[in-house]
Amino acid sequence: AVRHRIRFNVEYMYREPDCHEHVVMGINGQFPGPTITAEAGDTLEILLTNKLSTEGTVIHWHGIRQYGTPWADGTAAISQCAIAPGETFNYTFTVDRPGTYFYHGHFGMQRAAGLYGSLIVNLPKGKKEPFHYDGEFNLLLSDWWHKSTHSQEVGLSSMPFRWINEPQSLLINGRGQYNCSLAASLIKTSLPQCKFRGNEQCAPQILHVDPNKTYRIRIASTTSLASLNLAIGDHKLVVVEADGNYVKPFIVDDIDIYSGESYSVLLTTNQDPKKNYWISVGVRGRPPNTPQGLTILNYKTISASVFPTSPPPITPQWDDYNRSKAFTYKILALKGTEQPPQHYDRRLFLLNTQNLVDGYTKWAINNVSLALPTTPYLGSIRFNVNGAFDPKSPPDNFSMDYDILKPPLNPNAKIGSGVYMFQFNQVVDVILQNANVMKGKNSEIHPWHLHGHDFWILGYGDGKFKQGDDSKFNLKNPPLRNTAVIFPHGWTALRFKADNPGVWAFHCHIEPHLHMGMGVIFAEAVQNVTSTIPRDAFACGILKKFLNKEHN
Ligand SMILES: O=C1O[C@H]([C@@H](O)CO)C(O)=C1O
Repeated sequence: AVRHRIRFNVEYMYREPDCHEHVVMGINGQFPGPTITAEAGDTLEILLTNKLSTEGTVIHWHGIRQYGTPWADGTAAISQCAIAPGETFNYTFTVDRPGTYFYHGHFGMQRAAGLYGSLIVNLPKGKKEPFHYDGEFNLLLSDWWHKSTHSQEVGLSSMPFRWINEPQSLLINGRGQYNCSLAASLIKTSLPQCKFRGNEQCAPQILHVDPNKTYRIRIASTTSLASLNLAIGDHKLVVVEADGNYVKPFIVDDIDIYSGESYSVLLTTNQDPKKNYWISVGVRGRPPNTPQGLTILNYKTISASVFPTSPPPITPQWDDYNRSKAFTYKILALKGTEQPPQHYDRRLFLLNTQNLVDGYTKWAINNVSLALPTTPYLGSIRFNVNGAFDPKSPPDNFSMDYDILKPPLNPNAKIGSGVYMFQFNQVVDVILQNANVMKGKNSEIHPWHLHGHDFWILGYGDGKFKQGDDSKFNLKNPPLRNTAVIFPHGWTALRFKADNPGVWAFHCHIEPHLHMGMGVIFAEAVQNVTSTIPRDAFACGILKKFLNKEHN
């Protein structure tokens, strides 16, 4: 095992991610941030310096469970204080499991501003994956707005509410095209044909392949809003990994990927080697108003500048949810994956609703919209100081006569900062229940992400979860993941073991939704957090005085 010492300078910089100049958040002059590559068992020591002049920052290592290092999870007001301008924070943690991961900002809307990058954990040398491949590529997907995230954030917090609307572009490894299309001559568009020399910041990153080989393509989505579908023209994909866990391989024409998810797919280059092929990314789950993100799969037998002769794959209809479900339900654990406990100790029913709080538009869970406190939970719970957050636990369930198919009869919710507390090794079930939004007959997709854990996805269903639905749970080969989607007007059932002392966020990975309160806080056996907590992580809010006093 190796210790990697990495310096990260977080800064704003001018870039043209989609050929249109904008301020983006980058790291060490790069956007997306540098790709971190390590081997399972390695330790990462990331010295993060905040080079922003007027904002705090933190970075979350998405999919890394942080066993024994809950203060390194990188969630502002939860696992640490935001790092002040000019200051440096040391994130030290081990990457214990191979897989496709990423990192991103977790303060305000900094992820949507471009603060993200890839984190690839390989198997230790000498160990073999349960599938074969000759080479690999990495695609980090995101969505991009021309309105600044500050402006977006103020709109979301204003009365009247201003929604962020759909993104201007989709980015593949931080590159998209807003003013032109790579496929202009092949599709219905008013955009001109893109003409690149190749060194432009918005020129697509082309995947160069040899014929008759198998490639592993790692795909992760750090979108702020968009649910995506990715396809590679004329090629099949074999799904083998999801969120750092092996899955039972299955063949598809395209994959759906929600914000917070990652996959590995195998691609065999068995098509005509005298052609190049489109790699396309499109929006699903919301009425799309964003052109497809595109790049090219280049067979090295011909020039990379030869465009494919047929149009890019058509993204499946945005509201064909049966198709989305069919894909999602195919994801099952590979044999040998740890199986879930057969029984649970505590079961939470979490109703997801769009709400009003004093006239402001919010999202609430069991009628509580999450507002983060000024003192990070991990610090206030570990050091036992009162008054940092609502001492009352939020509700474990919701009224069973709530009609999830209709807009709420009373849309008013409360703001809250309460915590669900779990004992060490308790088996926790969460039934996420989706519901209708405030206006019209509609319900939206929400990808829920859990920090500090993977969970087993035991089942999905349409409508309201009923007693007896748990008799159909898959306890044999449910997929282990860190992100699970709830479909419109449906439910999703998860199980995890509270075996990781710390405080963990569990939230909708859609950035504006989290900002509007769509999350809950889980605290697990925090008294068992024994090893030395870096004090500088908690010197804010009411702990500032407390930690100083103890020091003197
Ligand atoms: O949170 C949201 O608000 C808008 C809409 O419901 C109100 O403008 C939308 O599409 C969301 O996802």
